[in-house]
Order: sequence, then structure tokens, then C-alpha cells
Amino acid sequence: MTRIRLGTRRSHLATTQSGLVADQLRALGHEVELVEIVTEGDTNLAPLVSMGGTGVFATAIRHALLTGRIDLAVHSLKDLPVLPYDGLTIAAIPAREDARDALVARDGLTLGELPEGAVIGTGSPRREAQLAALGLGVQVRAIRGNVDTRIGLVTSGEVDAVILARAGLVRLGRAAEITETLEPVQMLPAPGQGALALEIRSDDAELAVAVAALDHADTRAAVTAERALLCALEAGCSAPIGALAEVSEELDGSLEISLRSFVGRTDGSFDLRRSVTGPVETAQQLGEQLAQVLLQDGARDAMSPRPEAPPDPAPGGALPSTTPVTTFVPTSAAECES
Ligand SMILES: NCc1[nH]cc(CCC(=O)O)c1CC(=O)O
Repeated sequence: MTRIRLGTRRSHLATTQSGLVADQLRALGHEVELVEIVTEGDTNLAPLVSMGGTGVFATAIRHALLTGRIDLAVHSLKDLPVLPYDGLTIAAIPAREDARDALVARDGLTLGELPEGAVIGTGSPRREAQLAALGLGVQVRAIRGNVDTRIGLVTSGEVDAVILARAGLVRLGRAAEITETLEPVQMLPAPGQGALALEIRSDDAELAVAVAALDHADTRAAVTAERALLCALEAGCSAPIGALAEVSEELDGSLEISLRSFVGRTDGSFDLRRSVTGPVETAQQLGEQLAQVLLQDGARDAMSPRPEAPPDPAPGGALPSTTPVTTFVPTSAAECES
């Protein structure tokens, strides 16, 4: 039996996810105490991309881990920067919840039933770019806030629909409000979506053993491939990148992993889908390999902002000679939010 102080953000989703893990650890005979930690991402409602950091949800929790205020953190893996954090270890990745995105629309509508010009609320460039690629003629409105707030915008009629991670809705017991679960051929989820990461201090050997019981090998392999892709693209979590890896058993009993990906522009002017398949043991390499394919086929350009419209040349004047600097928010994968 280990005594565990589990740190959690105070949002409904975070406390629910932490509570689920706490219950699983208690069922294994451990004593778990929940400790609430306030993070910048919870108190600041500015768009995440503007919050200078990113990783905003994880940083305060990680600080509490390192200083010994808590022993364990439960993160949504898709919100966790891809680079390792000095002194901390992801000790377990439990079995993934449904990774797909879900539509919550007025009047029970599906994506294809929304009329042209319908307004869909999302703050995710990944969702916006894939909606644009589908060519439905819908509009995107930038929104933020917790699940309650977002669904509330549909209820109040401010938007026609919102797109959320199905996993979050399922964990919160709100799956009944989903009007359509989006198939990955239409909408690839964020790398790591639906998976949790259990993080501890690297020198906490006793807790490493205790939480290892919750690790799920197939999920770990899948998110390894997805995050290797994200890392190799050197994209921030605010980049319009979707990825989903799935493990399946071959006829000869061996495990295979298939990784699908999307990169596109939010204005719909460019979109790219590529996929790769290989043995589960090569998850990391498959992610890196697929990133190279994407980059070769134009992903670099898609991840940089469009050049601003050049000013009208003065009559008889020279064409503008400057090329705008191209950086899509964070190119350091260490500082990402998805
Ligand atoms: N970015 C916020 C966030 N982080 C994790 C989830 C959902 C749960 C999960 O993906 O495991 C959500 C909400 C959403 O995207 O709808």
C-alpha cells in the first residue's frame, strides 16, 4: 500500500479524470488524496495560442510534483508537451477512451445536415482546418471555456454546433448530448486525444511500481507513434495537425500499428492526409517516418502563416521584395498545447 497525493486542476474534466485514476489506484489497495492545483490555463481565458507559454495546463502541476507538494499528476495526454520534463517520468498510460471528436449540434443535427453558413464553435486550428477541408461551407467561431460553457453556446443558440473530444464527454457522463461522433476519415483527433498520462518524480521508485499496474501497452504504442509524429514536425500543439494510431492483431498473431495523419491550413487552401503501417515495436520510427512524408509533401508550408496580402504597389513602383517571416506559434515542441 502506497500513500499517494494526486494533484489535479480544478476543472470538472480534470477532477473527474483524476477521480477515475484515484479509484483505480484505491482498488489496487493504495491510499489516494486529491490535491487541487490552480493553473494559468484555468484562470486566464485568453486564447491559448496567445498565452505565451502553452503547456499552460501542465506547468503548475509539474512544479507541484517537483517541489514534492504532490506525488502524482493525471494529465490529458493531448495537452502535454512532447518533450520529456527534467526530473519527471510518465509512469503509466492507461487504456485510451474513444479518441474521436464529437459534434454537439442544435436539433440533433449531424455535420452533413448543418446548413451552409452554420456557425461551429471551436478554438482548435486542427478542427478548423479539417472542417475547411471538408468543404461544407460552415463558418468557424473561436471559442474557449470548459465543456459546460461550450455546450451552453449551442443551447443558447449562439452557435449551431461545437466540436469536442468524445472522451471528455464520455468521462463527464454527457455522451447522450453528442449528435454525431466524427469518423477519423473526416476528422482526425489531436495526437494523444482520449489518453491520460500519469506523471511522477523520476526518483519515486515505489510509486512507479504502484502506477505501472495501470499502464496499457497498446495505448502507449499508439500515443508514442502520434507524439513522435508531432515532435518530428516540430509543431506546437496549436498547429493544425491530426493524428491517430491504432493497434491491431495480424493473422500470425503479431501486432501491427497504423498511423493516420492530417496537416492543413485553417482557411482550407491546403490539406494533406498521409498514413503508414508497421510492426508495433516500431511505433516511434513510424511517427518520425510519417512526419518526413508530410514535410516532403508540403506540410512545412501548411504550418506557417499565409503571407499577408502585399500592399498595392505604387504606380510604376517595384513589387514588394520582402517575404514575411514564417513561424506558426511555437516551433519548440516542448511548449505545446493541443
Ligand atoms: N484541450 C482541452 C482538452 N484536453 C483533453 C480534452 C478531452 C479529453 C481527452 O482528450 O482525453 C479536452 C477537451 C476537448 O478537447 O474537448
